[in-house]
Amino acid sequence: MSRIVVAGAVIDAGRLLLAQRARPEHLAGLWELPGGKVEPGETTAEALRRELDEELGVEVTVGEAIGAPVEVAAGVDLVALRAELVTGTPQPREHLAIAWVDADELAALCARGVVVPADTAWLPDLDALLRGE
Ligand SMILES: Nc1nc2c([nH]c(=O)n2[C@H]2C[C@H](O)[C@@H](COP(=O)(O)OP(=O)(O)OP(=O)(O)O)O2)c(=O)[nH]1
Repeated sequence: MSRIVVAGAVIDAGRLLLAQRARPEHLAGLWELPGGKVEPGETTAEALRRELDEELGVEVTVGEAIGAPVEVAAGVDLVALRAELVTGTPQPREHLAIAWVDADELAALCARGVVVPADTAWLPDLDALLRGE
């Protein structure tokens, strides 16, 4: 059975929330959409709400999927969902840092190779959202 990892595209005022991974070693220092593994019995939306609370201390509402799922490892699919902040200011509890980036800054980070490789597949979708199309 395949496992799902869910990641959140939190967008506020034309900027996307990115988080810088602290682990594992091959991903440490790279920027990602924050999220984590969906636990048995959870929906992807429930898992994303739990992960963003645990990792960043924020409450979100979860929206539609962005782009297509990406296989990050054998039998592990990564899914991105839109999310909106309801309460709280994101704090990096498990990440090295967080950043709010606009469309140009996101493209520049992808071009520099400092975004988690799987997430770069969503660049066109995220770019369109950030530019309000
Ligand atoms: N959260 C997240 N994980 C990603 C992204 N891109 C990507 O390849 N991954 C990979 C890294 C990890 O192998 C896996 C998710 O790991 P995680 O560390 O975020 O999940 P978790 O919080 O449930 O982790 P854990 O405490 O169970 O170790 O998916 C992304 O944008 N967000």
